[in-house]
Amino acid sequence: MENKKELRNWLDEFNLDHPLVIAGPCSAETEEQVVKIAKQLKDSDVSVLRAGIWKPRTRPGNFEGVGALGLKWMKTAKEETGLLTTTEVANPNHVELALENDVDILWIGARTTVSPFIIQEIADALKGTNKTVLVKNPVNPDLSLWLGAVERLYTADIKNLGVIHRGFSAYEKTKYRNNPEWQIPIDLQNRFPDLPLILDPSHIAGRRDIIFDLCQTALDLNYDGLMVETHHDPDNAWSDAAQQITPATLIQFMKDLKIRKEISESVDFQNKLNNLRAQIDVADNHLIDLLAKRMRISDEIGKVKKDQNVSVLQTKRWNEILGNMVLEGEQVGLSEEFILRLFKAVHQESINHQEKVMKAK
Ligand SMILES: O=C(O)C(=O)C[C@]1(C(=O)O)C=C[C@@H](O)C=C1
Repeated sequence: MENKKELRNWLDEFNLDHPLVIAGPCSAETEEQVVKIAKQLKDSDVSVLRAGIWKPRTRPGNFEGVGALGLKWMKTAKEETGLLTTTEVANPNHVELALENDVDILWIGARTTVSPFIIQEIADALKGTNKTVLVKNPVNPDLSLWLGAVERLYTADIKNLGVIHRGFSAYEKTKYRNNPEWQIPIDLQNRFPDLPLILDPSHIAGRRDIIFDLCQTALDLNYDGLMVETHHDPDNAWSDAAQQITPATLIQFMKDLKIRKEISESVDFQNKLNNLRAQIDVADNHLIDLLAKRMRISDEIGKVKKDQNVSVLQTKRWNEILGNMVLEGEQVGLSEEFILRLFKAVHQESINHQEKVMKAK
């Protein structure tokens, strides 16, 4: 699959002067709830009503969705508000029911994206339709798995495609429910600039107080749309209560968010940017020189260790460096998260260098 302008045709057809907004409850709970939320979202920037019908949960025993009945409620909501509809499908039976109930856009969940078998089954079930399919990132931070699912659908002749960034599971606890790992969707945009990219801030955040910030970051990174979980009474939602916001809050967010353009024709802007970019280039070259110097020292350490048959990994020393660098970084405005990532990468490269020295004949 190659990048093509046509990849964004389905999105362009919306003819919007703002990002595509998909909103609605985490789960369809009752007909009244679905219709009520849809009505509150009508006459706003929202174009598509979302609701989970089948809810794959991490652990059994939680509310697992109302099932096919909810699709009828979405149909009613669509008739009453004119909003398009979207839901998650996780197997061919879901696809069949969604098609029967005139769901406009289908999305594939993070736990499904990881399975090429199920993606193929879903692709087969969609053959011959022109439905738009949005593929959420897989739970694990793996861009090729994500793009593999998209490609599989594309090869099965499903051409109206997009991706949803919902964050990635992490072993270490952070302030997010799912780590954004912005680098992955940035890489994805590099490879497929015309594949519509939508942020799901609700699943990244897991809590409502950082949703606005996530949405703004996405718009700063040229995302094409937002999919936000929205409930008329979030605290009493049957699933994911902590991360849902009211329709009124979302409508206010859409007023407050700054929509960025990718370029500006202003000469003054271009001059300033060029000047600053030249400075960045110089700084980057310094970084490379410094890193190369550090690795040459590491090679020397490797030789000394090899002579004495001492192990490459020195945990005590490594922890000292990490602790010191976090403190140093803090003083010059570098986040702990960044310093940890940077120095873990530097340490790994240093180990690779010493391994090479150790293994050299
Ligand atoms: O201090 C050492 O022993 C090194 O080999 C250097 C270094 C590093 O790159 O900072 C590399 C490996 C060790 O685990 C600790 C630190």
